[in-house]
Amino acid sequence: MDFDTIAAISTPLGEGAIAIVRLSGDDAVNIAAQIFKGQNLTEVKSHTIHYGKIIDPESDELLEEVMVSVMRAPKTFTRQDVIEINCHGGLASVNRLLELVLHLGARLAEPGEFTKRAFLNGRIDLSQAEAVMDLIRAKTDKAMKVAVKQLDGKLSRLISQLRQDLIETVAHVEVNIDYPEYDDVEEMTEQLMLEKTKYVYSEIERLLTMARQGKILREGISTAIIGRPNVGKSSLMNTLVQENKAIVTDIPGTTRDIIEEYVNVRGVPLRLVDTAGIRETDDIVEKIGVERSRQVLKEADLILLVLNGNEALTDQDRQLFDLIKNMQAIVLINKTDLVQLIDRNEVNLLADEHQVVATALVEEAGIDQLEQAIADTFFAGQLEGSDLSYVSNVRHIQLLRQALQALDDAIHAIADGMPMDLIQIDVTRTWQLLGEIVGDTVHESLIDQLFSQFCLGK
Ligand SMILES: Nc1nc2c(c(=O)[nH]1)N(C=O)[C@@H](CNc1ccc(C(=O)N[C@@H](CCC(=O)O)C(=O)O)cc1)CN2
Ligand SMILES: Nc1nc2c(ncn2[C@@H]2O[C@H](COP(=O)(O)OP(=O)(O)OP(=O)(O)O)[C@@H](O)[C@H]2O)c(=O)[nH]1
Ligand SMILES: [Mg+2]
Repeated sequence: MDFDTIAAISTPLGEGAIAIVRLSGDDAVNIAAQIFKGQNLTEVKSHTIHYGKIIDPESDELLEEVMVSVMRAPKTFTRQDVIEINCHGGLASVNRLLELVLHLGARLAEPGEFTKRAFLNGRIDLSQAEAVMDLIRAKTDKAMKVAVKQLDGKLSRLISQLRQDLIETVAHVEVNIDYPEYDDVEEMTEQLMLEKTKYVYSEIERLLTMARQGKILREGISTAIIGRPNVGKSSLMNTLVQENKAIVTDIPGTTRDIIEEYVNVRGVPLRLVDTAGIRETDDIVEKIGVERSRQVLKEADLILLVLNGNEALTDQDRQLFDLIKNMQAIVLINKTDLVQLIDRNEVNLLADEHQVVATALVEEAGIDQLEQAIADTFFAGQLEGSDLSYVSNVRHIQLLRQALQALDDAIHAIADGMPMDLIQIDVTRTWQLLGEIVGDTVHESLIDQLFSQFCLGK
């Protein structure tokens, strides 16, 4: 494959004390050498870093004081020659430096292009490249761990093994078809086919079961805070997040838009969503907010239903209990610092199997119990010790589902006594679908699309 030399700023723009301009390609070292005053970079040992100055070769102007890393192919991030210029972080000087290397023949890298080269040059497969992106975006500890394992190739190895199993079976069948004169050959091949397809089927099923947990690790447990206006939903959000992210006032209907925050409650990653108080309303803006709240409610993994202990239960409250009937939910009786007018017995009755926790959010009272309830409600600790080779990527999950379907077709076809070459088609299709996960049998446009979602400089 032919590659030009690409360059990009690989650190956040205008922040931080040091910024890195990264180059990759055959010309990387040459370009750097032309602007670097210090050792001759074309002659230094690979994987060394050098102190020096950056000089504009046309004007001889001194631009920067830098450290330059020289990494020669193939043992680099992209498997090509890589240069990293570490300079003082200022936006103006980093931009000037980038302009300079572009002027000398480098091309501005597209988003994700460094990682794409690592993929195209075979250093990592597609699922590992996607893990790089997951790692950049990881918002929770556990999400990070999943990504690191995937980057390390755990999923890749598993998928490769399954594909190997399938292809060997197909090869075996082909040999047998070529030598049909042996006795019992047909029956034996069928038997083998059935065993192998069933085995791969169960492995894929296992991966998919773990995928749900993977999604939770990656995105946090989607947790919706719901309740009538003014009961303290935004106060709850702020208390759990420990920051004043949501606006809290004594005016009912304050929250009109959805506010999202990530928190970690006793090891359980939550994606908290504060919603507009649910009530019948004529205010248009509020109406939109209420509609969205209902939507959030539908998609949530966990509901925190907030009630106001200072008021008697209303029909609205009772309707909300209806909404959460078949969901994971915790009921909060808030404002316990005030006179209690709520009928606790009725709450307990309505709550049914859901836990009920009393809080006074203004005093941060009851938070411990709430956190405990969250930990109890959800597999607290369950995720901790479990295997982290999860599939958490939507694209992978879709492919695994399709693979499962193709295998299901194969298994049925065998049971129906269909001819082997027909069954092979399903098995080969499964092999292909699994190949798309690691990027072996994947269309170029998909590769482009995946990498374009990366950030610049990665
Ligand atoms: N300065 C800097 N820091 C960085 C990166 C980078 O590109 N530059 N990375 C970029 O994302 C990450 C590190 N990832 C990397 C992955 C592989 C190789 C690499 O050179 N692999 C070679 C050689 C391995 C070896 O020496 O054993 C290889 O796999 O062949 C480098 C960085 C995070 N930190
Ligand atoms: N006394 C008392 N007041 C509270 C408590 N929790 C919240 N409040 C007050 O109740 C009012 C409403 O709180 P919010 O958190 O804005 O309520 P909300 O449910 O988000 O309201 P909307 O966004 O309007 O639906 C504010 O004045 C809070 O300070 C509590 O435990 N005790
Ligand atoms: Mg609010």
